[in-house]
Amino acid sequence: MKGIDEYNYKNKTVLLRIDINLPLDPLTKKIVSESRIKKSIPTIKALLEKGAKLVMIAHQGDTLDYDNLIPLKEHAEKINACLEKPITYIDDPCGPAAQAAIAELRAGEGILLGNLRYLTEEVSTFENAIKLKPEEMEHTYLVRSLLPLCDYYVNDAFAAAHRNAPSMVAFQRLLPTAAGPLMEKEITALDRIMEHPKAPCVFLLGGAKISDAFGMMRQVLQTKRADLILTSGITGEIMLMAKGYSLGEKKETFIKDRGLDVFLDAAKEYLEQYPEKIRVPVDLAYEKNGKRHSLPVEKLPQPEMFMDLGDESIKLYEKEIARANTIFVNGPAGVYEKLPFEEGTRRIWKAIASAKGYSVIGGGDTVSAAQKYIALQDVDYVCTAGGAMVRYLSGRELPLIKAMKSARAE
Ligand SMILES: Nc1ncnc2c1ncn2[C@@H]1O[C@H](COP(=O)(O)OP(=O)(O)O)[C@@H](O)[C@H]1O
Ligand SMILES: O=C(OP(=O)(O)O)[C@H](O)COP(=O)(O)O
Repeated sequence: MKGIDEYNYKNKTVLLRIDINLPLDPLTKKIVSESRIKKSIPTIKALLEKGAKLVMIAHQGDTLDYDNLIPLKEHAEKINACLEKPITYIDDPCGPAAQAAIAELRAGEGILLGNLRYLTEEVSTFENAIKLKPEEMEHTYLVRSLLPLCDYYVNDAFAAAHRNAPSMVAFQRLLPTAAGPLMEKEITALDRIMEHPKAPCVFLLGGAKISDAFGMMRQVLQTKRADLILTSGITGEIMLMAKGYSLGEKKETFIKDRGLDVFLDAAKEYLEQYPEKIRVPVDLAYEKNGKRHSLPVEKLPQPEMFMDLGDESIKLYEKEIARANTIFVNGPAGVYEKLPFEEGTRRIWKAIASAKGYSVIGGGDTVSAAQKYIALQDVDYVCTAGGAMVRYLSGRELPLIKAMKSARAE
């Protein structure tokens, strides 16, 4: 993959794909965290300083994430708050208004085009149903509209690397292409975990999107990358069920209603094959009369709804984190949004922040929890990606990485 310093962009039109898909307040639809914008700013500044005519494309929300499907106007305002010379927002992803604005750009000027997800060919439902190969995407509206106007393509959207959309994978065959510096950083940080993690290498897998955790667990156990997996959240609860504990009717119904019990077989398999490498909670927390209580797992089942690690489990995990030389975290340890249940996530995140080991965290809620409890600079790398990061660490080939590997040079 070429980096952005390998081309001369002076007076050339550069198409830059960034990922500034952000969490929104459900009522006001205002941006609640702009961390992906902040991470994209160095790339934007670098290309403008190199004299590019910069055309930025990005998405927000989706047909499958309709509550977050909004225009990129506020995103452009947030970008401008970080730049000396403002870029212009064009509320059109690639139609006549976008094309006219591109044609008028001068060296060192930038525009952000409209939300890509207003184009049928960019939404997940289309992507899942139609399944175009990158070479078949030459005929999409986006590529036909933007290709004749652009000289270079830069992709800095690692967080969307698992999306096989034209904006992500089609231009690499058609324009001289570079990987943006953020993408390079994300891959370097994840490779440090994938390739030669310094032992002991500890994975903390919690949260609720446990299909991600289970895919990654198989990979890191099989390839001997993980010396220890500390399970929490629903992942930890499924592990307990796989060991034969009953969590009580309330929690088991919650798990079954969400179809998460399908991971029980995988959990049993991992526990049988790698018993010494997987830690499960020794106690769980519940609330009674507004107070937090911990219940040792030997006392299960109980009717309470468990929503966090218990105090003994937290202490045991804190010790392992302090000993680790490499730490990867995905998924909060409990329902950290509710006060009595933030304890596990808060204390474990604090342990990560003060650990000596190289630490990488990623995932929407994982990073939000980190912002709540610790200073992000105390973590060695905060990945902007969620699904893409987990798939990368699960050893799956990402459409973006495949496209970048066979990208056109000058
Ligand atoms: N024991 C638990 N029971 C139910 N939900 C949980 C539990 N532990 C964590 N969660 C929930 O998991 C969610 C975050 O998980 P996930 O989406 O997998 O993380 P990320 O976005 O970092 O990938 C949070 O909303 C949290 O409340
Ligand atoms: O937010 C993203 O991924 P994530 O939810 O895995 O962090 C990316 O912007 C991809 O967005 P998408 O899941 O709407 O394609």
